[in-house]
Formats: sequence, C-alpha cells, structure tokens
Amino acid sequence: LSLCNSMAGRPDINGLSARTTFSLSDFSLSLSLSLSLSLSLSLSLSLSLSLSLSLSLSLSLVSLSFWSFFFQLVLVHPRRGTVILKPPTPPTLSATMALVRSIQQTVRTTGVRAAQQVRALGNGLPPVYNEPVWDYVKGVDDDNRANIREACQVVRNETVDIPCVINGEEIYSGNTVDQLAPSQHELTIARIHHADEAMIKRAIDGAVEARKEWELMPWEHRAAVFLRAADMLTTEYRFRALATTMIGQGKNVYQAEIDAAAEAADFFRFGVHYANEILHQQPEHHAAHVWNRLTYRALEGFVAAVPPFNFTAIGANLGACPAIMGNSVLWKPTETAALSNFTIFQILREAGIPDGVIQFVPSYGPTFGDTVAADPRLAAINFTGSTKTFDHLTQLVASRVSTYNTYPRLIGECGGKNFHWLHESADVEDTVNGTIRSAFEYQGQKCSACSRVYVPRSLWPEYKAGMIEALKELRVGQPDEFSSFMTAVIDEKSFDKISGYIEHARQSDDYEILFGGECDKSTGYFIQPTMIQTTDPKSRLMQEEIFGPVVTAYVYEDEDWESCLQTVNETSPYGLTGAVYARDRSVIDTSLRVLHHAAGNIYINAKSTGSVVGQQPFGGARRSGTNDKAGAANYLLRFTSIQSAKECLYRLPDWRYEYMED
Ligand SMILES: NC(=O)c1ccc[n+]([C@@H]2O[C@H](COP(=O)([O-])OP(=O)(O)OC[C@H]3O[C@@H](n4cnc5c(N)ncnc54)[C@H](O)[C@@H]3O)[C@@H](O)[C@H]2O)c1
Ligand SMILES: N[C@@H](CCC=O)C(=O)O
Repeated sequence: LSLCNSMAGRPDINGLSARTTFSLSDFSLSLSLSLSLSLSLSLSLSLSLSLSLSLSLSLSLVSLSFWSFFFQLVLVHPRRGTVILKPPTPPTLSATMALVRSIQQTVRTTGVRAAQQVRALGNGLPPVYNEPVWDYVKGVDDDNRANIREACQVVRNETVDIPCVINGEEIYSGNTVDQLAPSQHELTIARIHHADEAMIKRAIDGAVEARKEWELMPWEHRAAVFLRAADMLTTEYRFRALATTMIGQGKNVYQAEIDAAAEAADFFRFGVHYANEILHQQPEHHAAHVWNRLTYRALEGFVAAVPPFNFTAIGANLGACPAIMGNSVLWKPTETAALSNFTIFQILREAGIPDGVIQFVPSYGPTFGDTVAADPRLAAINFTGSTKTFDHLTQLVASRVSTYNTYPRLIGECGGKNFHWLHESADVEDTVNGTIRSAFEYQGQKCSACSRVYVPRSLWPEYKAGMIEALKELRVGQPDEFSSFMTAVIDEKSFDKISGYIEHARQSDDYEILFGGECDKSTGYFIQPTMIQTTDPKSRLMQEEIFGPVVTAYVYEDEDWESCLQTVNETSPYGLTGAVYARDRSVIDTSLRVLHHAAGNIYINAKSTGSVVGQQPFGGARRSGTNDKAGAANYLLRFTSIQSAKECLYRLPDWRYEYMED
C-alpha cells in the first residue's frame, strides 16, 4: 500500500526537489519485509540447528537483510531511486550519485513493475501512476540533456509535411499553412496540409462508421491501445514529443517535460483507469427476480476535438480520451501546435488505434467549426481554448439545435484571470517564488497563470523587492538553452495583444510598470517578464485575460483584507484558478468561503498553476468553462450515454392486480 501511495505523488510541482519528497512509509515496507524475513528464517533455523550455527546464520541474515533493505529501497521506489541516496556532502558521495543516476532508468522501470504487481491485484488493470518528471540536471542527467539537445536539433533542421489522416489514409492536400518556431522566425518546422469542407465531411462519415465496431470491441483491447501509447510516449518517443513541443510551442525543457511526457501519458493511463471504474459501476439494488444492468454506450455520432496551442497534453486528452469510452473523434490540432499533436497522433496509430476512430484533420478553425456544427451526427464538441471561440461554437450549435440526432454535449475549458491573494500572515519568500513560477513559467501562457496579485501594505516592500530581484535573474532565451526560464510567446497575434496591454499600462495613470515592459519581435516574439502596479483594483489589467508574461499587483490596507477578498471575487468574469497565501488558519477559512465560486481550482499556500492528473482535477466555471474536470472520472462521463437495462427473471403470470378480486 505504501508503494501505491507513494506513486500517487509527482515531485517538483510546487518547487520541491524530487529528492526530498519520499516518505517514511517507503522505507517501512522494505524494513518490515527484510526484518521479518530474517527473523522467521533465523527462528526456524535455530529450532533445527545448533545454537552457535543458528546465531552465526542469524547474524549473516541480519547483515543480508540490511543490504536487501538498502537495495529494495532503491528498486521499489516507483518514482525516484535517487531520492534515497541524497548525499549529505555532495563531493564525498558524488560517485555513488553518479552510479545511481546511471541505473536510474532501470530503477524507474523496476520500481514501477514492482508496484504494478501490487496494484494489479485490485482492479484487474495494470496500476495507474503519475509519470515521473525527469529533471535534466547538469552533471547528473547529462545523457538526457544530450538526447534532448539532439532531438531539438532534428526539429530545427527539418520541415515536416503534416497530412490529414482520414480512415488511415494520409492526405497531402496541398493547401498548406506553415508552423513557425515562436523564438526564431526563420525556422519553419512543419508544413500543415489543411482539410477543406469536403474532406472534413469524409472524415465524419468514416468516423461514424468506425465507431460501430470500435465501441463494441472488448474493453481490454480498447484500453490496451492507450496504455501502450503511454508507454511508447514515455520511452522511445519521449525526446521527440518534448522537442516538437519545445521548438514548436516555445517551452523550456522542464515545461515540455511536465506537458508532453508526463501529463499526456497521465491522461492516457488515468483515462483508462477512470473508464474502467465507470464501466464497472452497476446498480446495487435489484428487486426480487430482477437483474438491473447499465451499459456505457459511446455517443451516437462523432466527437469534434478542438484543442489550444499551449499544451500538447490537452491535444492528447481532447483527441484521444473520448475514444477510450468507445467514441470516434475528429481531432483538429491548432496550427501553432500541429507538430507535437501529430507526434502524439502517430504514437496512437503505432499503438494500434484502428483507422477512422481518430481522424486527424488539421484545418482552418472556422471551416472546421462550421462543418462539424452543420452535421446532424455531431454528438459532442470537446473544446479547450478562448472563451470567445467557445461562445461562438456554443452559439453555432444553439442556432441548429433541432437539427441534431442527439443533443450535442458541449465541453469547454476556457480562459482565466487567476489571482494570488496574500494575507499579512503570508510567508513572503514563498509567495514570491510561487508568483514568479505561476506568472512567468511558459511566458504566462497557461490558462492557470497568475495574472493579478493582491498584497497587504505591510508586506509590499519585501514582496516587491523579492519579485524584482528574482525578475532580474530570470533569463529569456531559446527553448533548448538550459539557462532559459522563459522563451518567446506563441505568435504575432499574441505578441501584439500582450504588448498592447503593456502599452495601455504605459499610457494610463492607473498603472506603474515596476519591471520589464520591453517587447521585441524582430527575431522571435519576445516579451520581457513584466510586473505592473495598479491603484485601481477594477481596472482592465485586473479583469481581462492577457495570456502572456504580465502580472499586475494591487496593494490593499492590511485591515481591509476581508473587503479585498470580496474584490477578488467580483473583479473578473472568470473562475479558473486562484491561490490564497496565509498562515492564519481562520483567515484561510474565511478566504475559502468568500472565494467559494471564484476558482474551479483553488490553492492554499501554493501557486495557481501545475495541476496534476488524478490529483487536482482541472477546470473552472463562470466564464472559464463548463468545469468538466480534465484528469478525473467526471470528464470521461461526458463521453458516454448510459443505457439502463432491466431483465425479468420470471414470467408475468397475469395482467390483473390482486386487489381487483372482490
Ligand atoms: N481552461 C483550460 O483548461 C484551458 C487550458 C488551456 C488553454 N485555455 C485557454 O485557451 C486560450 C489560448 O488558446 P488558443 O489561443 O489556442 O485559443 P483559441 O480560442 O484561439 O483557439 C482554440 C482552438 O479553437 C480553434 N478555433 C478557432 N476558431 C474556431 C472556430 N470558429 N470553429 C472551430 N474552431 C475554432 C483554433 O484553431 C484552436 O484549435 C486561452 O484563453 C486559455 O486560457 C484554457
Ligand atoms: N492544467 C494546467 C493548465 C492548463 C491550461 O493551460 C495547470 O494547472 O497549470
């Protein structure tokens, strides 16, 4: 059990070193095993052998158990064998660390296998666990660093032709759009062949046909495709998935790792895990001589999947997870993330997804939206992106609602205006570190990124100084330079929008730019991390989603903390993520009450980004979306249409009721 529990945590997310996150329970399992082994063996031996022989055997067994204890710790720890051997003084144990790192891959696999055997007993599936995040630490993970550099160089040197893949056929339409590297204009990494309306219609026909066989396929065969894809993605294709995300979407190695490897694999593995739980849920109550059953049908029709640019994993989740539940899907990647999405799609094909079940149809957004919404077989739109686009798709569907064979399900995860609220009891250093990470990692292009901060006057001098000191150190560069914390924003449209907000702040008396503000698109779309202070808590920069590396702070009087919480709650139309930093427990309690509907994901003394599949189901309400919670069973439930069956085990003997006799 301790093994399984330890698998549930993913290191790093809030900045903790992976090497400090193992728990005592990991040790206790190994300890008890080795001690009980040694005790029971020596006991039985002492019964049958002479005392002295038994004693010497016991001693050797104790020493053996010590070593088995040591090795078991390394082998069974599912995420990080290396955690066990953290050297108290690095120079003296550096050789040991190097050795352990060199067997790290083996340990990861072996540890996972050991735990798999434990969990598999429970539910008949291989166990589910969060994919370990690799660190790429200099001097420790040098092989991985070299591999990722090489994989990025391959992406830099090539221009991949990305076809539409319809019913298994690769179609190079010739109607192309280029995918450019955001941080280097001259790099065209892919040429995307767009589908037109006729091709999208053909993809719909093929998908509807393919679904019939796919949804009836025994569950274990469907599940195996995604489990296999997760393994392929995290082993032989890991560096490729990362490199296409790094160069294509402008992520540093760590941001790519948590996205294209860890979260994408988690969506597949946990998707299968949750689907398995759902499929096995059956009515608990049966009247006498009756058998009630539920059948989890796929949606009748097809699912249209429309992901954003900012997470490769979201493409994987939107495009693939409905198929776990037996649906067929049209996956329309966005142009600015086409290469990474295509990489994931190719993995799924190689893992055995049947032709037609997932149709890969890059196309111009409005052409795709109009065509799928016009088809009576549309069963769901699985969307993540801006609130504006989701509004548009919702209106399209609403305007045609009586033409559909079934009411299309609308799943929309949209924008945010996420907050960090500090109380005077907060730990300032912690909030500075959290804000820097949340607001500026991946250039603030996470829907969860912190974008507005509320600071009590008593903490402001220390908080502001801490932020500026960190910002001075924060390096903006190329995605495959290990010194880069930030790189360029995704494209010219984003660049213009973000720089427009900065310009607005420069022109208005409500704001003071405390740091950054420089924007340069001459070689790539670079925007320096920017911190702004406002005197108006309801001004534009406190309300609207910017989706870039800009954070705006408002300073409030310490004694007004409760009314400030009301301001946080009422300022923006969104309700995605937010963080409360305080050490005073009653303040935490009050803040959670006031902010009850302000965020779908609320964080306490933790930054507003970095949700983990299976741990913090993700999504928000208000204008942030339908809050269906990606990374949880609820999400899978949106893609099934339950049929309820009642079977009588007896014959109805008469139509008359007994009371009818006089
Ligand atoms: N809540 C979440 O979970 C979440 C996660 C990631 C991103 N986001 C949000 O996504 C936005 C950034 O992503 P983006 O810039 O790619 O969003 P976007 O709305 O511009 O595009 C999203 C997708 O919609 C497609 N699209 C555009 N017009 C369309 C139309 N008329 N019909 C059909 N499809 C159309 C695009 O091609 C793209 O694939 C931000 O607002 C961010 O907050 C939300
Ligand atoms: N799930 C991610 C955000 C996804 C949207 O961009 C997080 O929690 O940071």
